[in-house]
Amino acid sequence: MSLYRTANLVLSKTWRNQRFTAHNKPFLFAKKIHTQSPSSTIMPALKEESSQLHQPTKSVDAVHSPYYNNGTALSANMRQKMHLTGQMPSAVDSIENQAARALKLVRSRQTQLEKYTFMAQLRNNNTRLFYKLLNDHIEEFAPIIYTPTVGEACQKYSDIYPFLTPPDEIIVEYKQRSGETPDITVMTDGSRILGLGDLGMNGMPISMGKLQLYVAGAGVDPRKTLPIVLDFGTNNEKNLADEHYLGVREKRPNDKVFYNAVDQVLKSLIRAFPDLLVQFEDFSSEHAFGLLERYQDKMLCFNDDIQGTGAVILSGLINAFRKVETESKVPLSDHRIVFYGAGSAAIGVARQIQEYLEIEHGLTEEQAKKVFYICDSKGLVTADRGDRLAEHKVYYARHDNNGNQFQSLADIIDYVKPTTLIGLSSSTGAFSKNILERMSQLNDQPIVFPLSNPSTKAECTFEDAMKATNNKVVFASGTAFPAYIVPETKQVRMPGQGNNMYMFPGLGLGSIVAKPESITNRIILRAAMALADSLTEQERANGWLYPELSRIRDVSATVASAVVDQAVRDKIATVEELQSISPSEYQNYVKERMWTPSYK
Ligand SMILES: O=C([O-])CC(=O)C(=O)O
Ligand SMILES: [Mg+2]
Repeated sequence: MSLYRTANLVLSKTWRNQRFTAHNKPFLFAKKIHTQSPSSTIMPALKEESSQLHQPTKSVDAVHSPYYNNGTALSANMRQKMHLTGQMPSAVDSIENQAARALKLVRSRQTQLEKYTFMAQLRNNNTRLFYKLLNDHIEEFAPIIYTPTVGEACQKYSDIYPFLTPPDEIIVEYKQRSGETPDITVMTDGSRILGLGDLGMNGMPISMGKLQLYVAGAGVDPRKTLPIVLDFGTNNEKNLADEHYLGVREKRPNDKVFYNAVDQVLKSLIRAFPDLLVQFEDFSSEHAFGLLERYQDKMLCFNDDIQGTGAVILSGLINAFRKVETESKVPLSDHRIVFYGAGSAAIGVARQIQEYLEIEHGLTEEQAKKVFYICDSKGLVTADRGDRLAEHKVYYARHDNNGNQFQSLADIIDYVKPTTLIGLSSSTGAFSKNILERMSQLNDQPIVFPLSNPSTKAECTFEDAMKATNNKVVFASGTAFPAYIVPETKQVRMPGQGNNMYMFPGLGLGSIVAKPESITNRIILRAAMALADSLTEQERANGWLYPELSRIRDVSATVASAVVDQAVRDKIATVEELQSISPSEYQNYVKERMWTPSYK
């Protein structure tokens, strides 16, 4: 048994008798919520319980804790003290050597999912080595631990779970015993994982993958990250019927029960960890907006799918707009943007662009709002379409369609004549050759962002877009596509990757460092603009919209210091020390707080 295993928290609820239940060891935290009377705090019970447990000795830590375990790098002296001499190979290794060996091994795995499980086992075995590998080869491993492979891992989670080594002990005990309190949690209920729909408890790899990017991309200490899945059941019939499915086998509850349960979990968490940053992830659209509205001003939180996607896409679009203004003389005021898809991400992106146009370019609300044309599965969202619109779509419903309704994307494009087409529909291939050619006829440099994740859900590939637009497309996708070699010139063109991973690590790190009273829209806008401005001259000259992924830590430091700066300016930063630091020092201040993987 190890108390230091990386733990994931699954909070589940049995709705029939309206109480939290413990399913097995990892669910114990949920049981504790239940055993407390509503007014009592969760902490005393946890303290009592954890004080009865043995404190592991240092030498036991070094072998059994994945964080402290350094395997063959254990010094001769320590081996002797721990009576391990003769039980290990004689060489005393370095982390570099171990990483090189692990790299060879992981590369020998045939499929992406095999690589994913290798990395998961490595992380459960030797945390620092895992992050060394991830940090040094972020471009190679981000697509493994995160989109697109994480999507496949979620879909098959119940099958591969035994290989992921589930936690031996619950997270709160783990944190208490190690003296750590988490800085951040990524919390999902698995109800809309990427573009894959409701996966129930199998959404766990999303929370884990995002937190791993916090560590690799922004230097958050891995011991201070806490992945949480709220297992409220699932409406996914396939999971419900799957004998290997590990989650609660019930349909999801109604809104009232849902919000009450989330309220209760958040209350307990914040009571235990008052400074905790909560990232809401992959909740179904209605709940995503509902939770954000409920908590945005009350605690340190943000929704990655609404605000993280909003900020990262705004940032790419700022660079796209600059590019077409310089190269094709299209002024900012000429842009018309069609969103294909009307979920949390689409509305989040529209809101973020609108805020930018109003605050940075002085457009009125009415002028800015008119830039957007939202399409859902029934066609262009208009106020007089005759159906009842979901609440989050109402604001952007068009009133200027003179009673005309447009259903197909081709008709909508003919009507709107957009400069920019953004896909957030999870509808594979929706940007057909015809659609892309039409965009190309309408624009010298059409801006096309097929953003649905993972790549199997993307509205088009980079190759499709290049071919249909005579290589003129200004492009970003949600999951990276391979480079395209222009057949005639052999020029290698790189697609942009407009993925949240450029945004949430820096936004989260800045929020952890400054601890603002809340993460305001203003802070998020600042973060988006900082990301847009973070490109080097070379990256701009390459025509890129986003910086090179291998610079992610630098980029995150830039984003984080913009967050700190905005929080201090707006007088909502609660970390006193920041008052005595000059803004020009924020970047260093943030960098000094980044964790790096080493055995020192
Ligand atoms: O995880 C990603 O790649 C982006 C994201 O948040 C989503 O698609 O829900
Ligand atoms: Mg997401």
